[in-house]
Amino acid sequence: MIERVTVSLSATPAAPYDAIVLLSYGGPYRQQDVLPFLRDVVEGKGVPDERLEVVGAHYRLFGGRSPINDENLALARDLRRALHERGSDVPVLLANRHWHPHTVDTLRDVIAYGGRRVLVVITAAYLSYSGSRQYREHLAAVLDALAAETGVRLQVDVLRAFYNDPGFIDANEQAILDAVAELPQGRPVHVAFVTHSIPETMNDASGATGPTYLEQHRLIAAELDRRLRARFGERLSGTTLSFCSRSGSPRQPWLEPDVNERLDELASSGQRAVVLAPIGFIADHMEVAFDLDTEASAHARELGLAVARATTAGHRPEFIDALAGLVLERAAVERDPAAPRRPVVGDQPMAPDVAPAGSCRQRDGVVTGIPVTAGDRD
Ligand SMILES: CC1=C(CCC(=O)O)c2cc3nc(cc4[nH]c(cc5[nH]c(cc1n2)c(C)c5CCC(=O)O)c(CCC(=O)O)c4C)C(CCC(=O)O)=C3C
Ligand SMILES: [Fe+2]
Repeated sequence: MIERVTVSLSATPAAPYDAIVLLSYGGPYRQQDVLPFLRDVVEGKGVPDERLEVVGAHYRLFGGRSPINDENLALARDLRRALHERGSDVPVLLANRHWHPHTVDTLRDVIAYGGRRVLVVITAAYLSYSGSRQYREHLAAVLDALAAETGVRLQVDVLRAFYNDPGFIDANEQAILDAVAELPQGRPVHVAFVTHSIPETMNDASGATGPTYLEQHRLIAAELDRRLRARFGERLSGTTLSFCSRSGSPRQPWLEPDVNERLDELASSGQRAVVLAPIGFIADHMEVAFDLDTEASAHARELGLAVARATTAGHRPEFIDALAGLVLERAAVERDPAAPRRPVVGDQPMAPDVAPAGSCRQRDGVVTGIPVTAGDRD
């Protein structure tokens, strides 16, 4: 008698993927790591160590330890749990562009354990060269190196950007509501949305095939503004978008204003209470720990502003659920292109699963000439 085996699709909802890899930036664990980490970040650009120590000072202030690694490990654990609740036992691993665990080591382990097909989740919600193509260039180089080393070429897909996913926006909304509750009652509150600044040329190039990095943020800011107004009415004195972590030459224009300039402006126009809402970051990176919690918060207090910082989306269950949903959506779409899609918020399209040709090139659309991950069209 032939035994009939019924394979329940729900038992393997992450199929065809053997592993999910969170791909992040990386950051130092201790003082001895700071300089080698920064050398890796600026590799080939001829930046002297003295210059690196200026940025390094931010890390040194925290004992040489960036919060990014602990945050990403927690995110991996939470995502793994959320996938497990949905019937998947697919492993969730961590890989970094610039520090341990390096992508090459994580993916070598995937190969050693027999994995052949991987979904990479870049830990950035918005699309630009820095948050998308640069990670994909990095992946392509690692896959080439591993193919040469092991004879195995992993098949890697990259999860679409999710800034306009309802769960990401809900998580930021809830985080802001909690932060408002920390401020003195009775004062009108201004909500300052904050994201990472990038050069204007990079912003322009990010719009080659869809909304620019700035337009993506404006959509989220407008949506959150609408929700907060409905919730707080008069107590919300307003919302604005500002930027942090500008670097590079002062002659090169970057997205402005800096969050500290914004605080000056708010204080001089009579504001008394502000929420710093890091909508640009999915976890507490050094930018959040230093630029917001250290520098901007101190500046706000100097100006006489009461200040509360909203948590990043990665700390909220609404976002973890969404991330698990996004992973399983992509898996389902790989099995059946007609599989249902999650909704998006607002009038910008869902970011494509496969990056279109010419997307997110670094400067004014100029071809960088660096190949990207297999599966992308260029
Ligand atoms: C848009 C964006 C994200 C968000 C998307 C994403 O998450 O990837 C991001 C993340 C991060 N950036 C980080 C660190 C650094 N970024 C640098 C330099 C730069 N970032 C840029 C942009 C972005 N960066 C840009 C346009 C530059 C100029 C040079 C260049 O064009 O490449 C430098 C060099 C020194 C300096 O110039 O300050 C460092 C050390 C860390 C780790 C933090 C930690 O350890 O917790 C994280 C998460
Ligand atoms: Fe950066």
